[in-house]
Amino acid sequence: MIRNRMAQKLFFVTGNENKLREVIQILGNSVKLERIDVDLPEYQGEPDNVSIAKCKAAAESLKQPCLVEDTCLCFNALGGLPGPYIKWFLAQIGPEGLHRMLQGFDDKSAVALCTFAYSPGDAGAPVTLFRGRTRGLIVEPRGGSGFGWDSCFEPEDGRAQTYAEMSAATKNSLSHRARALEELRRYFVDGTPPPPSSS
Ligand SMILES: O=c1nc[nH]c2c1ncn2[C@H]1C[C@H](O)[C@@H](COP(=O)(O)OP(=O)(O)OP(=O)(O)O)O1
Ligand SMILES: [Mg+2]
Repeated sequence: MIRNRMAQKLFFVTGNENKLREVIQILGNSVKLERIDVDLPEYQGEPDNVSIAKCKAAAESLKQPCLVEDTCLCFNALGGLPGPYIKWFLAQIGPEGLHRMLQGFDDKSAVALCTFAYSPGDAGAPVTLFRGRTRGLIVEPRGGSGFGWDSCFEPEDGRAQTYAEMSAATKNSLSHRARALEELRRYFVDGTPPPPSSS
């Protein structure tokens, strides 16, 4: 078991203040991060590869231990799309439009997927992934808290509330991000490697 992976400063590279707030709420003092706002490219492809490419770009620019996060919203009726492209769909059509996208489908189920990717910062060093998934339904938007597509995502174990109808504490108890951060905390604090691909 490898302990004390936190000897060096760890940079969390994100342009998203809402993500950052949730990461701090969830991790507390267990893993210390320093936020750095570098505008990284939005890559295309499978979620794991998007996160790895994003992390390598961050490591290349910082040359320091760094962490990035990529969030996907995958509609089962659409074979996993919008997936990593959710940012652009959300920007163009909003949560209401995301709900309307599934109008012609009986299957309204979706998976929120969060992938953190860690690089020790050396060129060519392998990237470690920490994944978290929350299953749910795409619904007509409800609720005023949260951010992004929170108002149209109703997690299956969320007492029929959308993320945007929950308190931050409730969202953080079952969210895709919290589940990924549990893997990350186990790695950095307990020395437990993440599973190859959690489902
Ligand atoms: O818990 C969430 N609840 C609702 N919406 C969310 C959540 N987490 C990310 N989102 C949104 C933000 C962005 O529209 C897209 C992911 O895109 P993604 O590239 O990962 O995020 P980003 O570009 O805002 O920040 P970053 O600089 O870390 O890449 O889904
Ligand atoms: Mg991004």
